[in-house]
Amino acid sequence: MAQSKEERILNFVLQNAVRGDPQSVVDTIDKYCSQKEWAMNVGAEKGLILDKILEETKPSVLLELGTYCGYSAVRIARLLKPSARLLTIEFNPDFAAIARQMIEFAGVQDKVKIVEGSSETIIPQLKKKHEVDTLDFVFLDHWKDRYLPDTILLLDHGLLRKGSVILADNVIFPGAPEFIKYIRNNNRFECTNYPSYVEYMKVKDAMEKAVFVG
Ligand SMILES: O=C(NC/C=C/[C@H]1OC[C@H](O)[C@@H]1O)c1cc([N+](=O)[O-])cc(O)c1O
Ligand SMILES: [Mg+2]
Repeated sequence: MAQSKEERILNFVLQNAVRGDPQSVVDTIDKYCSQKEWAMNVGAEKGLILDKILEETKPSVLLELGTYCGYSAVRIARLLKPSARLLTIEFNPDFAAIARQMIEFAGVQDKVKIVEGSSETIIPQLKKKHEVDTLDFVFLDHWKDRYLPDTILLLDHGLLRKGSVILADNVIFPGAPEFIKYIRNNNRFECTNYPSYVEYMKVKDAMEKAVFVG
């Protein structure tokens, strides 16, 4: 069977990155995807914005929607304190399998749990099935038309507390207009826009940070 692009990315990492070194895994994926095959990782430029917001927030309980190959899960986990935990939800079983291997190679498997399935199904289970009380940090990077319904699910299930940070990728390209309209007009969130570029491209993009005021 022909290899998928995601398998090629994983194999390039297994052959070129340093096992147990998350920074080398992140750098190796960026090298492959900027020089050989484009892929929808958050990338190095938007990754630096993600890093900065994580360092400011110092979260203990994190949720990511849209694991893909595990690039941002590794990038996030490399900055977390030892007791912090990242739950990452991935709908596509093939991507989840790739991400699991990527996360284990990077050596961050103790901090990251991949939950396979749809965010719509899993978010309502977080408290009872995944021992979550509230979330300190949420990274939205999955289907763009799911950003808004899933944010509402987080609210409805009491998963946000005063100060919870939601960071959304791609609010310019591909764009998440309904999410942006809602979150900027909801006085329970304080929003900040971070202009940047689509990963590995010269196309404008941005990330949006929304802090829940409780
Ligand atoms: O569709 C995008 N992301 C959707 C991701 C979907 C993921 O979540 C569910 C699906 O199984 C996949 O793993 C996207 C697209 C572009 N793009 O330039 O087209 C750039 C990005 O950063 C993106 O996150
Ligand atoms: Mg993205």
